Amino acid sequence: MPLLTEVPAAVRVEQLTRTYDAGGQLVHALAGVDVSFVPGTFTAVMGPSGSGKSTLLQTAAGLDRPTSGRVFVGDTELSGLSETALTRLRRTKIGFVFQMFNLIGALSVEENITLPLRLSGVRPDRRWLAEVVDRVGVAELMHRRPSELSGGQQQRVAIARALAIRPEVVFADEPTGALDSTTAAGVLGLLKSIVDEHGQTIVMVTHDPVAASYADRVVVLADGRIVADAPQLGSAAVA
Ligand SMILES: Nc1ncnc2c1ncn2[C@@H]1O[C@H](COP(=O)(O)OP(=O)(O)OP(=O)(O)O)[C@@H](O)[C@H]1O
Repeated sequence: MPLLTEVPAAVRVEQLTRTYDAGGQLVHALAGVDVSFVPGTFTAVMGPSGSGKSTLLQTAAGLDRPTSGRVFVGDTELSGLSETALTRLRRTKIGFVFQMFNLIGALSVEENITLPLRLSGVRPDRRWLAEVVDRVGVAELMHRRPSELSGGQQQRVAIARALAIRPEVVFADEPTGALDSTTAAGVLGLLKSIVDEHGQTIVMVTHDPVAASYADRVVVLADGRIVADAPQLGSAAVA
């Protein structure tokens, strides 16, 4: 048996389809996608607008149910889960980073970072939190509100929030889309180092070839199918 099949995937999707009914017209956003993401890897998902990138992320993350096919996070298959169990799995195993940061303005940085732990009723691992906060470079900002931070600082807080639960996987949807190129390079370097140093698994949707160059694998979608899937040797250096 080939060695690769023996490495349990952090996330795996099989024959995934997602069809939307857009005013009576069926849109096949995903038309049969098979892909797995091995632990400790950084994958960029690219492709033209409308090719299904966000739909893949949403279904793989259990935010949206596929029309058919299967999604595994670790060894848990999502289709068998109730909404409550799915929510619990998302809160304990999946980190999210969004283009617009999605921090809660009324909460401090510290409260934003620990919110997923409080929502899932998990006692914070203070040592891990301190390590994350330090690694992400927001230790000096813990008592500020998001509105008092730059875009790059806000995205670092969002990354710390995603990592706080020690997720199986972090899904990032255009995480540098709202940042200037210098700030984006810092955030991408941070994501890459988290993969390299902590063995985190990251799947990042991006339009930007420069952002994709930080990943160690690029999966390309077109019309809801994978049309290319290649490793990148010597991906961009840590910023
Ligand atoms: N809720 C929805 N209802 C109907 N059609 C949808 C819905 N969400 C997505 N689609 C359609 O599914 C297809 C794939 O959309 P998706 O957002 O996954 O693409 P994308 O590659 O992420 O695009 P972009 O790069 O523009 O964000 C598109 O044709 C889109 O119009």
